[in-house]
Amino acid sequence: MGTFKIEGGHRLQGSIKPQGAKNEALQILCAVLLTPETVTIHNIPDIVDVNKLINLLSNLGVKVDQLGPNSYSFKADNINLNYLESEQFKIEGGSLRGSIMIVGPLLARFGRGYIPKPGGDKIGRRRLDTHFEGFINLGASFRYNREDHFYGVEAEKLKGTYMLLDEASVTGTANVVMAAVLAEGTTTIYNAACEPYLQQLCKMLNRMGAKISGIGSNMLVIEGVDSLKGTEHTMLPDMIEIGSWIGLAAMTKSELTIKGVSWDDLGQIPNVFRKLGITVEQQGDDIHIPAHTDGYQIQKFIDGSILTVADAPWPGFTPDLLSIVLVIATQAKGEVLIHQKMFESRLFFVDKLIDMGAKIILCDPHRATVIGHNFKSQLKATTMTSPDIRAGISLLIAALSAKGTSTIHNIEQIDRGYENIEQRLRSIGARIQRLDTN
Ligand SMILES: CC(=O)N[C@H]1[C@@H](OP(=O)(O)OP(=O)(O)OC[C@H]2O[C@@H](n3ccc(=O)[nH]c3=O)[C@H](O)[C@@H]2O)O[C@H](CO)[C@@H](O)[C@@H]1O
Ligand SMILES: C=C(OP(=O)(O)O)C(=O)O
Repeated sequence: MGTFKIEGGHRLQGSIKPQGAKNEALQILCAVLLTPETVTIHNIPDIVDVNKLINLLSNLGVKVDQLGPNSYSFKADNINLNYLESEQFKIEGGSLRGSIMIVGPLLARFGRGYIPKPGGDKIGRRRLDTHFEGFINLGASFRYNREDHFYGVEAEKLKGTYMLLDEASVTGTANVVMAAVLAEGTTTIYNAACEPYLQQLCKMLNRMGAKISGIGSNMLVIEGVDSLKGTEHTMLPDMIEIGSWIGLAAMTKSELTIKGVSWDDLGQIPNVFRKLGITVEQQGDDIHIPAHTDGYQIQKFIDGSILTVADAPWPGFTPDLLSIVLVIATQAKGEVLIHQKMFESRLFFVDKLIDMGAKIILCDPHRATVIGHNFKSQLKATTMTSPDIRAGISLLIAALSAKGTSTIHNIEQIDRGYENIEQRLRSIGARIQRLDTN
């Protein structure tokens, strides 16, 4: 188990460039299975989950060439489907959430797709019904082995149809889209998720020869084609990382510039931070956060009632930033109710913040009220364990603002999604050290 030692209470300064988007990368990498031609991808984040998926693709027979630090080419012209039956696949496929999205492309191109129960954050029940109901609608037969949690779908030829997804699942929509692009006839997916991750996937698939319309809306119409060709694709900057750096700047009263953020793809994110009283300035395609020397004041609703920040499927506010919003509220002036609607186990990390001196009432598993200190009382350093990726980065931000030296264990959670985190933080003045505990 890896550990960070963090000496908090210091101001940071400088600029930071966000990595490529993790959740986009996981979709885009699975899409290389849809064509025997070469797909070249840039701005791939060098993070544990993405590297695990690249390794899995390679074990499936995809030829992988690293062209630069964050660029790779992939050629899926000789796929080894036997790997799907191996014990190795049960371990590797089950070690991250994103692996679930190999099923759609494999089913569409090779007539069968299998997956063990995928991993990822333990942040609540994370069912896969939307994915498999989608494949069944396209004509696949489905089986599930309850003993070893192994899922399988098979079909000689998928057939386009109309479907209304039971929920706007991000990975579920990506999976069904990747199956439908090679189906016979037209597929309409209503209640589709439409995060920038999915918009990027659909645009890339269209460049490969797919016929998808409605991109960015909750109704995608897909005219099936016989085959897809190679293409080149560049990942957007990671909007969750961008939000993390906005929070870090505010909470440590630091002046930070976040470079190349792709403003048009940030949706609600800048406005939610503004509602917390943080000055988020647009400078070209950068975000500039001035030093909040006098703190930041949470706004109220027009009628004077307490602000609520809640998650919702895109274009709502992403659940992946709520833990960060919660942490920075602990030093704001004012109160906010954080409502995590999607996941029932994502707020329990507030215990650690309460230990550090934060004023938080966990109302129930989905809601927490935060009463900000307005920097009148600094958080106290402590020893903690990161339960999931976003709680991990939130605790790291708390530790950087706290007085004294904190220890965070289980930093593998943070490494799942943040590239080279300690070097990048050190480059803006953070005092953080990775301890090798092996
Ligand atoms: C690899 C990847 O891309 N992971 C992201 C993806 O996970 P993932 O695609 O696994 O998450 P889903 O979108 O399927 O939804 C997650 C959970 O939220 C619930 N749910 C979902 C939609 C909805 O309208 N109502 C609802 O209640 C579902 O019960 C589900 O258990 O999307 C999540 C929701 O943005 C993000 O937190 C994850 O970071
Ligand atoms: C929940 C997340 O990731 P995953 O779906 O990979 O567990 C996340 O990125 O915040």
